[in-house]
Amino acid sequence: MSWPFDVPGIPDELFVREERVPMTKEEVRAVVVSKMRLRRGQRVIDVGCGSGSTTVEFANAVGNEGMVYALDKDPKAVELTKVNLSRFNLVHRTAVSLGEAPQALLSIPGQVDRAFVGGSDKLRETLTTLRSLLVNGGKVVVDAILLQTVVEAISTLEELGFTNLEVTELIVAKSLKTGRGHAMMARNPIFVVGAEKP
Ligand SMILES: C[S@@+](CC[C@H](N)C(=O)[O-])C[C@H]1O[C@@H](n2cnc3c(N)ncnc32)[C@H](O)[C@@H]1O
Repeated sequence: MSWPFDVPGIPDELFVREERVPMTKEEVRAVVVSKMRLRRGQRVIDVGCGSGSTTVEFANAVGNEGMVYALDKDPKAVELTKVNLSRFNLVHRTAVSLGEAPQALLSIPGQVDRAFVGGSDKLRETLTTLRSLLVNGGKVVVDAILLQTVVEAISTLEELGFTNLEVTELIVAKSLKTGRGHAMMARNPIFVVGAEKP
């Protein structure tokens, strides 16, 4: 299958899912892809690729000249990411590896234009390594559920000298059909922290 649109926001139900492997949801992915300001031909890192839904969106956006390096410390996540990439015919634009950030990031060749942290239990160290891998003007985006993660992301990015720091809080509610109409069901707020290497 190939996603027929150039815009982000592939429907969640088109991805293969597996129990206990998390996935960044459709509406959050759309904002993440927007904040990444992706262009054709760019090189991107996806830290903690989970089900691979962000890896698929990034690979879709960078085109055949681009490259997405995805990694996760969970072997089930790595396998599932590969399954979803082949489902969308995007394997050739990606390199998916099993490994833990920040150490595993050191095997990525050369510099990258964009980095996304969808999950890292070593956020400070991961952001420090990503800073050295990013080109000047490169962007990093961090997805967070916990307030502590948001605070750690902000303080680390500021200490590392990143600029244009922006935090976006997403509070998404989805409709559910009930007997009498459509009720809105709230989801957990998600924070998207973005910044730029000067
Ligand atoms: C919320 S999920 C990411 C979802 C993913 N963006 C997607 O679209 O499906 C977070 C992932 O980060 C991984 N993770 C957490 N800490 C990590 C680390 N230090 N190195 C590599 N992966 C890590 C977890 O195993 C988990 O699969």
